Amino acid sequence: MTTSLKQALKTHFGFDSFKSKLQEDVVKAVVRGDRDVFVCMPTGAGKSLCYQLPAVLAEGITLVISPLIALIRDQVDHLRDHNIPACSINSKLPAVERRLILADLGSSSPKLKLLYITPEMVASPSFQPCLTDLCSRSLLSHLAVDEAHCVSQWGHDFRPDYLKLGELRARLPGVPCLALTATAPKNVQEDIIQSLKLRLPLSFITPVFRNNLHYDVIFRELLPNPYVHLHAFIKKALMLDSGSNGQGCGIVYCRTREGCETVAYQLTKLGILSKAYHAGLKAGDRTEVQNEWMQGRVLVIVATISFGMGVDKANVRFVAHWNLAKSLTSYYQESGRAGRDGLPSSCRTYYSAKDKAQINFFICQDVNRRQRKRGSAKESDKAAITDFEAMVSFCEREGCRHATISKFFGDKTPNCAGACDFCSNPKVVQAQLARAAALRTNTLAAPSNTPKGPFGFQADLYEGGKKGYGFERYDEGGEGNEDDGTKRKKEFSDLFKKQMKLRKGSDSQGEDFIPPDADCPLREASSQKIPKLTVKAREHCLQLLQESLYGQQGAEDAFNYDSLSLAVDIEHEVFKNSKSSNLYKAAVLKKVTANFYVCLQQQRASYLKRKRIGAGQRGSSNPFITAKDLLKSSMLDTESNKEKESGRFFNDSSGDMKAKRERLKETNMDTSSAASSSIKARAKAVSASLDNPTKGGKAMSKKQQKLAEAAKSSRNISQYFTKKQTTEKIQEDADMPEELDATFSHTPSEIAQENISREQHSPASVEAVESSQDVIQAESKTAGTDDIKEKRDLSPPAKRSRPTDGHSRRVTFNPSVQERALHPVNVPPKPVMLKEAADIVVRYLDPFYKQGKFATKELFKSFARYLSHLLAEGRSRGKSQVKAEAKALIKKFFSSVQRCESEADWKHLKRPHSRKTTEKNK
Ligand SMILES: Nc1ncnc2c1ncn2[C@@H]1O[C@H](COP(=O)(O)OP(=O)(O)OP(=O)(O)O)[C@@H](O)[C@H]1O
Ligand SMILES: [Zn+2]
Repeated sequence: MTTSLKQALKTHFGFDSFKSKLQEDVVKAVVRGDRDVFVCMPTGAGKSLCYQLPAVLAEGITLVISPLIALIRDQVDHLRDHNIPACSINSKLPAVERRLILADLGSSSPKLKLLYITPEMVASPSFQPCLTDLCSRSLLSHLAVDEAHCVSQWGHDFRPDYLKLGELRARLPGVPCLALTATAPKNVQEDIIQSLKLRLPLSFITPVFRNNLHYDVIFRELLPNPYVHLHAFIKKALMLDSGSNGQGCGIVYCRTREGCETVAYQLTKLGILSKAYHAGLKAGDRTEVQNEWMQGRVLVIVATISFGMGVDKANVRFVAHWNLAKSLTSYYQESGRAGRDGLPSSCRTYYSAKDKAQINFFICQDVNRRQRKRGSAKESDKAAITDFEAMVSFCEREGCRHATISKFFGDKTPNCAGACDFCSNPKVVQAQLARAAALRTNTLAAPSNTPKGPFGFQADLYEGGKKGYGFERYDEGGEGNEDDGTKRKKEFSDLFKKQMKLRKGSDSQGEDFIPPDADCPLREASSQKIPKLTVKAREHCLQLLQESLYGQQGAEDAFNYDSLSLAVDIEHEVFKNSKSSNLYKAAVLKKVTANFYVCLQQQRASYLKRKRIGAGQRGSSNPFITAKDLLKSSMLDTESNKEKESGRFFNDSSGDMKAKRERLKETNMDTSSAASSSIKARAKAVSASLDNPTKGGKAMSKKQQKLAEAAKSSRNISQYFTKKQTTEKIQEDADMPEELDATFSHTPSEIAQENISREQHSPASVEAVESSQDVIQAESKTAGTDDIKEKRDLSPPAKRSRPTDGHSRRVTFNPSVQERALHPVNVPPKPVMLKEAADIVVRYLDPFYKQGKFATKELFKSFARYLSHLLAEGRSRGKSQVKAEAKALIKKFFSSVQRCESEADWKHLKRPHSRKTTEKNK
């Protein structure tokens, strides 16, 4: 049998041998066909072949149930490539094809070998006659259920239609059934066997323990420089110091796109060529990055979990998780991509308590949302939480990491023999835990309120209880009809009443502090450092902060992990530095206002950019109306007006530059006051909501109205900025160094003209702007935490005194006032952000690209991205300094490199000392 199977394997699939002994054993069992079979093997182990080869060899048809049409399509294509007759009946199938398939199935000897079908289709009435007919003629050779964990409510991908497969299986008593799943916890395995009604199945389960994988956990918050730590780990894992070739490659998993970009950048800066991979990249770029990694041209891929499905690379020497995985199941699968060749490999998690709080918060939120949608709680809701708890436990508990994993998956305790940090040196692990505990104690003022469970989880956390911190809470008071807003309003109504009582002094001082919920994302949430400041009030402030940050981050990233984590940081900083509840609220208000100011600025800038490249407006799914949205709609309203205005301005051939500048400044007065009134309106609204949270809903709509008004009065904002940019451009070009002047030798009026029409008239420039957009697209979505931190430190413009005389509101130009409005006195130069840096870099680099100094456009973009990061890194440098540095860096680069051929060319390029650079370029 073995020889004929191997021959068939070679003939039909082109493989010389089975992928593993287990694969071979499964195939043999399925071919025998006397028992049901249960297969639990890791992703990429070659499960599909376990039913595909027997299907080819059997008489009749193998019915394969698969959950997704996309997966089915891949499988069918793959089989057809090997000339194996396979097809699928699904809702998307054209009627003609469907008829052809049904005709073949109805014939006396169908040609088809594998029929793929979704669980929904197999249960549909239209398919029943066909199924009955095949059964009655004994034409079904096997029933294969792929991704069988979808049948289990404990699995994350639970699909109710999978439950119906049990009935199907019962209807086909003589047909052997095969259920396949990737590594699944014990309870999921049991669920599968039971729900699919498998009869005394032969189980083929890959042992969970893999002795070539070394697991360890590092507490990121204890590290002085986590990137340097990661870098050292990678160097060791890839044996980069030993100079050996063919050292393999690695994966760093990050939770967010921003994280990927930042880590990839930091690693590259430290000397290890790394590239980011995430859904924010264009499909082509993603494929390119994946190919480069597969071919070993890029050693490290820094990816979100979207990377790895179907990636089968043997020599992955390490998998590092920069953020905590969302479950132990996922972690096992993701880390399991290391060492497929059986050689020693490392799996490391960089654990952080902040990650834990955030993921926990989001999982609970998600569960909450699902329950509210469906109106009831389900066992399956707990799966995500318990699986995440297991992940946390893996990191926080003393003990063998391999044993923790094996136990979770229901395997026996393995003989680790030093293949994890605990088994190789328990003292180090214990010391780390002790340091982490000490850090926590230092930050928690009230130890009595800290979670009491062994891993920071309280045992009854998800069980409900009097305070309803668990599942019951989500079902409280028929919340099926109550939306988040209503609930929040109710909470704040209670809070408001309590605050009023406190103010009147009617509330006793000794009132119990209400501890934070389990999913409370606040830092030092249990601290009662500020008298009378409640957790709920802090949460409300946190939400306002997040909302204000949202405006800066763009719709796609709305309320993502990073905006929350930033908001948490800001809130905590304010909390730490405030002495009273009122001071705390005032400080939050200030930050919120500052954020909205930045948001307005960004909006103006990005509006101009979109306008320049002629891109359309992007829709926003934000449920809150922010200054951004209002500004956007206001801009749309006034677009034609503005165009007319700007057209008049730039086409005014009779006007000289001086007159233009004066008009520009005049406009600036209008717009800057409009901007500040918009900010004030927002601030007022926020203030109202802080003082009177009960009226959250009303306050919000008033807030919106006010913002709308403010935004309407800022009609000229974009105009002002268009014009301002023109003068900036003139100045920029005036101080261009000689070597770059040649490529930017335009007269000021040409530049002014070019500024509005360059894209329409100059394809080369379009490319430059597009490239800048690309750099920004990759960066802005991903604009790292640092970037946003810089933004949030910006203060709103100083209040300007207004003339009391209402008639003189339209101020005639006064140079000194104007100067102040543009550059507030005593304010250091505005730090340059990533987007601005990218603009500068692309602009200066574009001429070199056009001169063919880059082998590919990708290299040009990649270099621009690298430089932008490098330049945006510093905190205190202004735009002109960054420009000077950009020029110096580009000059330095091309002084040693004739033509950029590879990314290694700029590996050693570092930012020159800032002062030196400025002096050199003077
Ligand atoms: N005997 C074999 N020899 C070499 N390659 C094989 C063999 N069997 C399967 N493969 C290849 O291994 C890869 C993974 O196979 P497959 O997609 O079936 O894995 P899987 O276990 O089903 O993974 P998943 O859990 O993602 O569905 C495929 O590229 C497949 O062609
Ligand atoms: Zn161990």
